[in-house]
Amino acid sequence: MSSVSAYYNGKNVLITGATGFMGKVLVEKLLRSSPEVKAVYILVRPKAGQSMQERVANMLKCKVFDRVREDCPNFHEKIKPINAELCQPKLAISAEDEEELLTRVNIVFHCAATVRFDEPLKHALQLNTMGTQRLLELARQMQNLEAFIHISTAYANCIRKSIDEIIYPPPAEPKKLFDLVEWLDESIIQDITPKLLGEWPNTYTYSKALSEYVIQQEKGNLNIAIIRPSIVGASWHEPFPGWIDSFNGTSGILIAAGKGILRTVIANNEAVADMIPVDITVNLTLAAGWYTAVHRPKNILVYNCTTGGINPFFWGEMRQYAISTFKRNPLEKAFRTPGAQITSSYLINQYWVYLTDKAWAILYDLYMRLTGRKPRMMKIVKRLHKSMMLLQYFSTQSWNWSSDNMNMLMSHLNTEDKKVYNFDVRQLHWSEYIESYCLGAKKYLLNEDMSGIPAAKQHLRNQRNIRYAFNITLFVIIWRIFIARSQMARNIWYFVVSLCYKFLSYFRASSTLRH
Ligand SMILES: CCCCCCCCCCCCCCCC(=O)SCCNC(=O)CCNC(=O)[C@H](O)C(C)(C)COP(=O)(O)OP(=O)(O)OC[C@H]1O[C@@H](n2cnc3c(N)ncnc32)[C@H](O)[C@@H]1OP(=O)(O)O
Ligand SMILES: NC(=O)C1=CN([C@@H]2O[C@H](COP(=O)(O)OP(=O)(O)OC[C@H]3O[C@@H](n4cnc5c(N)ncnc54)[C@H](OP(=O)(O)O)[C@@H]3O)[C@@H](O)[C@H]2O)C=CC1
Repeated sequence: MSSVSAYYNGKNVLITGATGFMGKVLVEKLLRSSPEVKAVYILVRPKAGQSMQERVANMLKCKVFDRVREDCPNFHEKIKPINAELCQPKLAISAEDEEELLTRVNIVFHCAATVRFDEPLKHALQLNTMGTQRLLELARQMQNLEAFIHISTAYANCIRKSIDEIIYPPPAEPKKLFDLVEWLDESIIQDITPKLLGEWPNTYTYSKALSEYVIQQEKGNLNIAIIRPSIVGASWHEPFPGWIDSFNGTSGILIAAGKGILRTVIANNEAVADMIPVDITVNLTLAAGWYTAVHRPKNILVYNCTTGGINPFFWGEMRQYAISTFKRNPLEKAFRTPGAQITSSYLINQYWVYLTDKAWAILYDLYMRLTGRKPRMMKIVKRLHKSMMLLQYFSTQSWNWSSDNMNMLMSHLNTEDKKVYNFDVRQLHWSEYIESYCLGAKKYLLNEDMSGIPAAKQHLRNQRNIRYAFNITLFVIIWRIFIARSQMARNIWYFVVSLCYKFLSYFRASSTLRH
């Protein structure tokens, strides 16, 4: 029997960010591997005109729950949604709900965050840092709390090249920053953001670094662990290989390369692509929850949840495996043949952006306009390049993360735990994983059926023929215009034609002589 599964049976678990990519996988795994868990409280806010109840009902219809739906058809009865907003005082939880949480919850998993790199500093701090502080305050009052698990990011300390499993000094004193963003005008905060960020590349990593420090400062008597995943990708095995529902991180770029929209990616072929499958992250998180609650380590344990130091994999390899998968299994209605160059040079990138991506987008949009449809390709290309500009910090450098705590945790698992909560990244076979990632993106993110592959291949062949025909026509037109206007071009043209003629005559004569 798995000790980790047994531990969660009978427990009340609180999860924030359950509607997100990682949160859903966490809820699913918890319910499937510990079917006797008493209740899973999830903090959910109303959003985009949908009430909290509607959002939860939609969430439970998600494909990610198909497996647990089959194993335990009444799994939804265990889920107890709580209306909450992390940016509001006291998390905007009603007094009645608060009372229930304070008396019942045994373990907290804090996943909620904004992961946008361009989030205004005020909002990133209000949600990622102050939201964590508020949750911590609630947790300190919980009467039966055994563990508090905070999901951070391996890049919270990305200004360092070697990152240990410790909490580093913060970029600034959080209290002072909170006061500042409270009373300063939003536009002034925007203006001074680059100065405040200093070496940090974005407000996301900055606010996450501050959250870790806030946890250290305000932990009180809580048993806390911090999980730091690197770039979370599609699932490796669970609940299905390749499950993904987010365009963040590498997913959007992979799809854009697969669709032939993006011809150039800013990355370094030799830099480590520190990908970590979402199910590995979730397995480690649940195992760390068990360890923290049962073994109660004296200090906060930080788990760097990364692959680079143990089973390294590089962006160049990722490109190769992804393009090969998309050539064999094309995406539907691809714009061009799958393919993307990797370059770390800004100038080379700009050259390709203008020469291929933007030029083709303009032509495509013109075609859409002429056929009475809405042009959209330029907008997509611009968004992708904006996203690439924000991601390049992570795709052109490598970091060294120590993983002693991950190894220590593995050594405490029994044989069954190691099977059910596998987070041994040495077992990852990267070419297989990337293939399943790309196919998962096709199936779960783009909702494409695998039976459409022959049609997608035919579409690519048609696209290629149109491109050839277009290139030839363009060449002939340009050349004709050039010849008509310039004596020199005419002279070159006649010279090339006569040279070709002479060569042909020479070969014909020499072959006649040989016979
Ligand atoms: C083959 C070669 C491989 C090499 C490949 C190298 C890749 C190198 C990756 C390094 C990766 C490091 C990752 C660090 C790991 C973390 O610790 S953090 C977690 C990851 N966080 C992120 O990735 C957040 C980055 N994203 C952002 O900051 C914002 O989405 C952006 C990029 C600024 C775009 O902002 P925006 O223009 O306002 O657009 P946004 O509102 O976000 O999205 C609008 C729509 O476009 C969709 N969308 C957004 N981005 C995309 C996209 N890229 N594609 C398609 N659709 C998209 C959204 O889903 C959304 O759809 P709807 O909801 O409207 O249906
Ligand atoms: N994805 C990645 O590559 C990595 C992620 N991480 C960390 O993992 C965690 C989960 O990330 P991921 O699942 O990818 O992110 P998602 O963006 O998919 O999910 C974020 C979750 O936070 C919730 N949330 C956002 N704002 C609020 C709010 N104001 N009040 C309540 N809930 C809110 C969202 O709810 P709603 O549906 O209402 O928006 C959603 O459930 C984060 O802490 C992130 O920093 C770390 C490393 C890499």
